[in-house]
Amino acid sequence: MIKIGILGSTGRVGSLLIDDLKDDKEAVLSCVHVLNKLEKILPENTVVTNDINVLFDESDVIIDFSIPVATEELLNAVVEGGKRKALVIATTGLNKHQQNLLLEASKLVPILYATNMSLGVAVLNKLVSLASKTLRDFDIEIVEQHHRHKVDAPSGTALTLAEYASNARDLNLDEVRISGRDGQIGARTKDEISVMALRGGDIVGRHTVGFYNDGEFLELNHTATARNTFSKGAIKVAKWIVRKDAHLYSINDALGL
Ligand SMILES: NC(=O)C1=CN([C@@H]2O[C@H](COP(=O)(O)OP(=O)(O)OC[C@H]3O[C@@H](n4cnc5c(N)ncnc54)[C@H](OP(=O)(O)O)[C@@H]3O)[C@@H](O)[C@H]2O)C=CC1
Ligand SMILES: O=C(O)C1=N[C@H](C(=O)O)C[C@H](O)C1
Repeated sequence: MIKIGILGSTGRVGSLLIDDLKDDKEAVLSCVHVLNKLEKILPENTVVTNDINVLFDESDVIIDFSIPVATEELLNAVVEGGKRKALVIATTGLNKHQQNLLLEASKLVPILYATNMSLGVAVLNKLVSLASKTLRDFDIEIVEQHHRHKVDAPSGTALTLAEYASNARDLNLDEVRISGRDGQIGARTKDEISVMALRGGDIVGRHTVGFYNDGEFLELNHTATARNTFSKGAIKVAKWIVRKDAHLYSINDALGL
């Protein structure tokens, strides 16, 4: 049985990972990292810890749905602490330093980083790449919608979609991304790619990438209707990455896309 540890086990997605692993035939929940208090009843023998080192020692692979500072601690345990276990990282909102740390750690252990663990979004990324290239004169506008509790904006998924779009057009996303419009801002420029965030209610996650031209437009939309789409996706890729060599893998690698 593959021993899975969770960072962020008390969170919205982390607690679903605990539920999903209960009936799994190939993997078992071995350890949960708990910062404050865990309300859930755990399977017998699950180790509960607030020490990241114990999380490593008790797991074959760690799934992370937490916050960027916690992800940073996880990655530092690899880079500075000598820990060597496979990682599935789903936490979004990583800063440049944390992204570089991710790259550094992936030279030492296998890491799968995905801003969205759903199959649908993995396919959407590819469709966006195709449409951005083919519809070269169309204006690209990305809108993401999430629940009122989400703390980072825009979503990691929306930023990844924008990267697929800008890469397909040989543009530097940092130079062309627009994150808001207000006032006398002038007409839209040709290459800009806007990424706008909407927050409210209990929306699990909705991403729309629009391609707008004179006379026609195309909108590609993905809607997650259940949060366990992400927990189930993460468990699937955890099983895939556990025996891989050190490298930074994408979800496309795991899904064979
Ligand atoms: N890639 C994907 O498919 C998806 C990614 N996400 C991302 O996953 C992350 C978590 O989302 P969600 O579950 O909704 O968030 P929650 O806020 O519900 O959960 C965050 C978890 O992180 C824990 N945590 C907070 N601070 C620390 C710390 N310093 N050290 C260790 N653990 C800590 C929290 O513990 P406590 O409860 O004690 O505060 C909690 O368990 C977000 O970045 C989100 O964007 C979400 C859905 C899908
Ligand atoms: O915080 C969330 O809820 C989600 N976060 C991820 C993101 O930032 O893209 C993925 C998903 O849309 C849900």
